[in-house]
Amino acid sequence: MRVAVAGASGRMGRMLIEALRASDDMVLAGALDVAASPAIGSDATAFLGHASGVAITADLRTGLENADVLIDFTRPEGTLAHLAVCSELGVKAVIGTTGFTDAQKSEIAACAQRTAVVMAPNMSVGVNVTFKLLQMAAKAMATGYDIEIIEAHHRHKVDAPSGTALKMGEVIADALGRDLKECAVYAREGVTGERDPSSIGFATIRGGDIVGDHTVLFAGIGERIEITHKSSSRATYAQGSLRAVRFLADRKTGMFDMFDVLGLN
Ligand SMILES: NC(=O)C1=CN([C@@H]2O[C@H](COP(=O)(O)OP(=O)(O)OC[C@H]3O[C@@H](n4cnc5c(N)ncnc54)[C@H](OP(=O)(O)O)[C@@H]3O)[C@@H](O)[C@H]2O)C=CC1
Ligand SMILES: O=C(O)C1=N[C@H](C(=O)O)C[C@H](O)C1
Repeated sequence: MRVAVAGASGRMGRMLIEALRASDDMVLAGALDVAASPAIGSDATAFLGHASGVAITADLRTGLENADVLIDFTRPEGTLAHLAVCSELGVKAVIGTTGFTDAQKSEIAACAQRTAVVMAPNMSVGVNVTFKLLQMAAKAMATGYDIEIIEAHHRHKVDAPSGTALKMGEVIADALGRDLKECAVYAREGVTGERDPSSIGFATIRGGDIVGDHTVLFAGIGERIEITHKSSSRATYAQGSLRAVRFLADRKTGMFDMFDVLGLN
């Protein structure tokens, strides 16, 4: 399959380009970045020490003209602009970007009526299996356990809590029949009063080069369970994204996630 990468000079963009080069069923067919990026005009695989013949461009149509699928790990406003052109050209999309508002998610769902989209806040197999473990744990510990989600990421991350932490909160809230919007507590400071037992708390750590750690704490009286996932390399997100591209091969329209890709539904 012919794949374009948006955010080509970003942390995930480079990881994806490297993974595409190593794959035997996909080729890099386009590379996009913001107009102000110093990478514009350079060869997309120059950082790997060889030339692919694919130049990084800010022109969406040029970047997408030879592609079957776009993989996009950028920023919400960039993803929406890219997806609008994808849906017009019939290019499918794998979206890893996080930090979307509800209105932006609705825009993406509307585009998915015209082209096929896989979107997930975390493409790793391990995190998606962790979501399933959390569903089970939440149901088994529905009362008597306080639920707190703790995530840690590198100093460059711009959104908080992480998309993965929010999804963990949604998975748990759904399993408990709660609405995350009503029970999430994102910050505590000063005299907060006692903990509301129905709340789901979030704590965010940012520092150094942490790739991505997530822990869900179920704290009861006399015991506590911690379910933790730690990423030690972004390669796992890139490999998951390539699995999503393969999943899209015979889909024309529709909105999918990594549960669909991995058969976890
Ligand atoms: N779903 C998953 O499995 C994962 C998701 N992510 C998410 O992917 C996203 C990117 O992460 P990461 O690679 O670390 O970030 P980086 O900042 O390293 O890369 C982002 C890339 O997108 C470009 N960019 C920035 N703003 C725009 C825009 N408005 N339009 C188009 N392109 C833009 C950046 O260009 P420039 O640098 O020139 O600004 C850069 O090339 C984040 O939302 C992150 O949370 C990350 C890892 C895994
Ligand atoms: O920005 C990152 O780095 C990551 N973002 C995703 C998120 O917000 O959950 C996935 C992963 O944790 C790395």
